[in-house]
Amino acid sequence: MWVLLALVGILTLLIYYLTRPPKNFWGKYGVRQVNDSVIDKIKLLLGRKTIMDLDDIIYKRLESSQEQFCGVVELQGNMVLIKDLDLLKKVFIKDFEYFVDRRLVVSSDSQPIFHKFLLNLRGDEWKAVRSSVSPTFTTGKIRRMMESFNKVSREWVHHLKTKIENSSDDSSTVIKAGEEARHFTVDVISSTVFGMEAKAISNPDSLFAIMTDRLSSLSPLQIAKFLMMMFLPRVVNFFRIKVMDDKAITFFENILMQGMKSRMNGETKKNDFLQLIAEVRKGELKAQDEELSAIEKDARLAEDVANGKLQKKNILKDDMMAIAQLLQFFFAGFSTTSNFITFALYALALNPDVQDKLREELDSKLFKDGKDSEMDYDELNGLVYLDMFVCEVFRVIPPNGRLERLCVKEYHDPETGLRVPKGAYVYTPLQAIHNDPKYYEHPDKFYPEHFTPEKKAERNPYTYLPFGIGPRNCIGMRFALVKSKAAIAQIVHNFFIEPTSKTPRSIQIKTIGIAIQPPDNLELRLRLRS
Ligand code: HEM
Repeated sequence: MWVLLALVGILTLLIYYLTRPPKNFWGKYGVRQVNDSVIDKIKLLLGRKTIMDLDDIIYKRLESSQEQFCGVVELQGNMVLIKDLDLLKKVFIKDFEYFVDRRLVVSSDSQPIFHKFLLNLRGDEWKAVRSSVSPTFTTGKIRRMMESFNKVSREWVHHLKTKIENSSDDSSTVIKAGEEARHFTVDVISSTVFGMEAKAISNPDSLFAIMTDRLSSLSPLQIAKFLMMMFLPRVVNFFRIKVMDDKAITFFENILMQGMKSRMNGETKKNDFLQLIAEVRKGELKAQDEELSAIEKDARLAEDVANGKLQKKNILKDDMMAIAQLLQFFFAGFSTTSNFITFALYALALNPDVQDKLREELDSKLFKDGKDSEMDYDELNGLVYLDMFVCEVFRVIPPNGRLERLCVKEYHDPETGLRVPKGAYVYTPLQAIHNDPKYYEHPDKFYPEHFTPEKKAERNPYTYLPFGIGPRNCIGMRFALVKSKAAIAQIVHNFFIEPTSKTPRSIQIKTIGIAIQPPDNLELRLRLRS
């Protein structure tokens, strides 16, 4: 009943959105408003264009008129699209205090744990949690998780080799790339967050894997709930609709609660995030100034921490706040990483020359002298071509197509004339920047040479933003990069990755709002290296 109600509501809103006269909200702030054409809006509704495609169109219009920004009015709110990189840096970093918050990512009053996710927290509460959680993501802490990355990647290779042995063609097998990458990611997250072995690789029907699927499912019903959450949050709260699967949430909450108890009383000690968060709660792991990144310092977060303003109250002492941070690693880190690994395998299958170069580097540097099961953290991170490849996958297919901030107090930049009222959003169109020929010489080509160390050093750093920008950037970046690189290195070292007759020959994507996903049931062939 409520699904029907929601669909009718969404349809009504969409029809309104399509037919309403484009009001000039931004005129009174002296900001030029640019409206999407009705044809483009219809194409968006029919799925023929994505939100990011419409951003590209506006971006190109600004490029030809040499403007740095423009106003946009969307169903979700009044927004400013920022095209100019200096202004982007100013708004997202230097003047961050005006733009501390973002739109709620997953929210429903009947599942209050979501309101405590770092992703969703606002203002001082966000600052306090971010500065408490930051030390758990330092290089030193991630390095200690290398043992888990090695173990799970070895199990993944073993599983894929067994699949080949059992296939009719004894040198290769066809895999569903997305499914395999998901199982790898479930096993890494279960061991590095929960300190448990989910065994999704060897047993996709394990309870942990099933519960993960329930949480990350994108069934039509789930998509309808997400749309309602974005466009009709009041309806969601009025009908007390549970946006995410309640059974799965309770399952993971219980595991985390029990795990936290045994870490707090010292019964168990492991190299995982449960342990690190327990240490923060006990006051054994504090945010040291040198452990905060340069951008956090830019935003004066470090000053607040040093002044003791944020640390006086140990915000993670609250059980629900601590558990929420661990639980959100699923939401923020699960699909992003498994989608990235899927796209990386897809790109390798379509670009055999890139694959050969990468294999050569891995054989000669990481797996030299027959050492092929233990990867060393520093050696893995020191591989130049692997890094170039990873950056190019993120350039071509960033998992999020936009970065957004909510204006929390009226903003005026006298230099550019930009005025933003409280409550409006600013955003930057990632896809358009990542494909701008001013910054990348072959934007339409899969070309890891865009990221040679020399080119990286020369290029403005704000032209590459898959993990966001400024103090509110992705806290899990290092963790995501190391585990993804470990997976890719093992696969390329052990197998040739090939397209099958069903694999689309140019990279296809599926979008849900601004999230970019691989196509369903993407098939690839893995051939054993002799
Ligand atoms: C391929 C992997 C990943 C990508 C591309 C990615 C990308 C992003 C992006 C674009 C943002 C928003 C940044 C901004 O607004 O400036 C973000 C935020 C965030 N990510 Fe990730 N992410 C990835 C993996 C992870 C992992 C593995 C974790 C945790 C273990 C994680 C935790 C978070 C959190 C907590 C935030 C919110 C930070 C805040 O609001 O302070 N992410 N991520």
